[in-house]
Amino acid sequence: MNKNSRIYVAGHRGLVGSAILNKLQEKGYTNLVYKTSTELDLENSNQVKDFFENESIEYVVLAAAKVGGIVANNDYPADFIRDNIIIQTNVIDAAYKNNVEKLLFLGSTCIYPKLAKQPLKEEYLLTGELEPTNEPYAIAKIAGIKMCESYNRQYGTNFISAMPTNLYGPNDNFDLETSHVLPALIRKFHEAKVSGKDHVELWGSGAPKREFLHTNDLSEACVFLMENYSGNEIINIGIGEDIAIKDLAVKVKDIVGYNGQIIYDASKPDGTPRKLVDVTKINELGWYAKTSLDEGLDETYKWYQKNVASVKL
Ligand SMILES: NC(=O)C1=CN([C@@H]2O[C@H](COP(=O)(O)OP(=O)(O)OC[C@H]3O[C@@H](n4cnc5c(N)ncnc54)[C@H](OP(=O)(O)O)[C@@H]3O)[C@@H](O)[C@H]2O)C=CC1
Ligand SMILES: C[C@H]1O[C@H](OP(=O)(O)OP(=O)(O)OC[C@H]2O[C@@H](n3cnc4c(=O)[nH]c(N)nc43)[C@H](O)[C@@H]2O)[C@@H](O)[C@@H](O)C1=O
Repeated sequence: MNKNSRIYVAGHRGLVGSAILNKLQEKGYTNLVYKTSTELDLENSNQVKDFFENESIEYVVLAAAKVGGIVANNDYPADFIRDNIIIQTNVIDAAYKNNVEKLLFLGSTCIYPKLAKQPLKEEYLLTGELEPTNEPYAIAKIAGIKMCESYNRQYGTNFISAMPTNLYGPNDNFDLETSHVLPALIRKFHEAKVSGKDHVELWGSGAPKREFLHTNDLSEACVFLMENYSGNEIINIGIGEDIAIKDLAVKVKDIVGYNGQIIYDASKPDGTPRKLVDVTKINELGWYAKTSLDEGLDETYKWYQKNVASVKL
């Protein structure tokens, strides 16, 4: 990839795509292409075909997807499996047919078995049952991985797949119904502080553990892989440490400066008990995460206050 390569970042307004677009710009890549879903609906195969035929795209980062937290995944399984399979099939196939040099497909650590040994090594893919709350989404992601691998084998393409852990940062989704846990905690504690509410209700038991990577690090890892890695093996991206949701909740509560109680709604699902990724492979390639959870949380809360919260503290 050189600084004038024509690179299409799909999903550039999202959490991941916006960070990757910024990182590419920061690193001096100048020939970047991006479209909103209104300008180019990736579920529409004719639009995708025309776009690739007319735009001479050389590199693709596929960060457009149907994404959501545990309850959204559980409540809308058909949308999660359908939208993701359609988007990734349209983009991967058009990339092959239009001789794209390289494509990065983004999976997720939910592709690993629910009760896999920790930390999760890349080789654990397809060795056990998936977590039921996100099985349809995970199956779509596994199909994406296998499409990249199969196109490489049959057509000689250079399509790679990365598996990021749970992510957070600017441009996250802060909608309390559909978001992931970290933006939900920021918003819940912030709003409770502003309104003087005496308690905040969180989901599940608080016992599950999750690993959180800031998108500054994730975007660096993605550009690093586009520049330095080719191969059929999937690559985990993570920080290598995890935290129980109940401990994360205390951290966010402290950063926000909220003094009320935390209660847990046990009618909401816990999901996978733990999904810490093994980052040996990407570390051996030469990439390491830099942002600690404390630093990342602090920065993300500041971003939220400035850009999302209707009432500033
Ligand atoms: N968030 C996380 O914790 C994790 C995310 N990932 C992966 O990273 C990728 C991006 O996720 P994230 O950034 O969080 O998701 P977001 O929901 O923040 O962004 C998704 C983007 O996809 C675009 N998009 C959705 N549908 C279409 C469509 N039909 N046509 C064109 N564009 C579309 C949207 O574009 P627009 O804004 O223009 O509508 C949106 O900007 C996904 O593949 C996800 O699996 C992996 C691990 C963890
Ligand atoms: C990235 C990843 O993200 C999803 O999997 P998840 O990690 O289970 O998702 P989550 O971030 O929504 O929850 C993590 C934990 O946190 C608890 N929790 C507490 N209180 C709130 C709360 O208020 N909101 C949310 N969302 N969760 C809460 C919640 O009960 C769970 O135990 C899938 O989309 C999956 O497909 C995927 O790839």
